[in-house]
Amino acid sequence: MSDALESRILKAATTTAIEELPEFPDNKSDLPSDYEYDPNEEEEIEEVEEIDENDLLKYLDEQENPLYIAQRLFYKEVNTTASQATFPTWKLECLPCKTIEDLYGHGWATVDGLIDLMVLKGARAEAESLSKEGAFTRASNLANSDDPFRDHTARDDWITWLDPTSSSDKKNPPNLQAILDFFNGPLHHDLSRMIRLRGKTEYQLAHYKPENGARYERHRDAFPTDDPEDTQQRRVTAIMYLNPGWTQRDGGELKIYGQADGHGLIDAADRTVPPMLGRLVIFLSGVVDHAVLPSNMDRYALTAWMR
Ligand SMILES: O=C(O)CCC(=O)C(=O)O
Ligand SMILES: [Fe+2]
Repeated sequence: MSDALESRILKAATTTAIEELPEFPDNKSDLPSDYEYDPNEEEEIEEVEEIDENDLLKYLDEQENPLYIAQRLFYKEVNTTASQATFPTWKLECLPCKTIEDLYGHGWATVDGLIDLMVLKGARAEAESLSKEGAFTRASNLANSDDPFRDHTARDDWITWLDPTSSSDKKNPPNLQAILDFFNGPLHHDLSRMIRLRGKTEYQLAHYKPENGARYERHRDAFPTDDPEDTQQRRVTAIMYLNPGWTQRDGGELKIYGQADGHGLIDAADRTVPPMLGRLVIFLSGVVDHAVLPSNMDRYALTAWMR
C-alpha cells in the first residue's frame, strides 16, 4: 500500500468531529467589546480528505483476505470431509448443503427452483404494477449525501423497500409477500443455523430499466467483519431474480469478481450469473465484489440483506 493512502486512512481514523474548544473566559471583560462581524470572512474549516470506499476495501483486503474474516462468522468449518459426515444434523429447511459449502469456500452460491413458478411469475407481474404506480425511487437519489464513501453515479436502478411484516393497511402484493416469507422464514432459518446472524434484515425490490442500459458499478455491500456482536454490517446478501424468458441478449447479468489469496487457494476467476426467473444468488456481503452489467430489458430482483 502506498504511504499516501496509509497516512490518509490513519488521518481519517484519528480525526474527531469535536474540535478542541478554547476555554471560555470567566471574566467577561476579557471579551472583545466591539465584535466585528465580517460576512465575507470565511469560517476556517479543516479539510478532511475523503477516502474512497474502494481504497479502504483494498487496504483492508491487503491485511487479510475478507473470505477468511467472514468464515469466522460460521459456527464451524463446513467444507471438510468431516463436516460432510454431519450433513444430516444441519437440518436445513430449503438449502442444499452444497450451497452452504460454496458460500463458505468461495463466498457465494446460486440455487434454482426453490420457489413455485406461479408465485415467481405472479411476483414479476406485481413488481411491474408497482413500477407503473410509481412506487419506485431512483436509488442514487436516496443515497446518503453525508456518506463520503458513496458514489452517486455508480448505479441506475430504481428501488422500493419492502417490509415482510407490514400491517393490514399497507399489505404487500401476495406473490411478493410469498417470496418475502421465504426469505424471512426457511432461508433465514438455514443461514442462521450455519452463520452467526444477529441484526435486522432489509428487503429491497429493484428495477433496472433498459433505456441506456441500466447498470450498477463494481462494489461491495458491506465491510468485512468477524465481530459477532456487530449489527451494522450486512453479512449475507440474497437475491431472487424475477426475469422470465431471459436470454443472453438481455444482458443485466450479475458479475462476480474472483479473488485470489496469493496461494492459489481461492478460485480467482470472474463469473457472471444470468438473472433468470427463480434463480437465487447468495453471497457474503463483506467479501464479494460484484456489479450489474448493462441491462437491455426491464430487470427485476428482490434482495434481502441479513445482518
Ligand atoms: O441485482 C443484482 O444482481 C445486484 C444488485 C446489487 O448489487 C445491490 O443492489 O447492491
Ligand atoms: Fe450489491
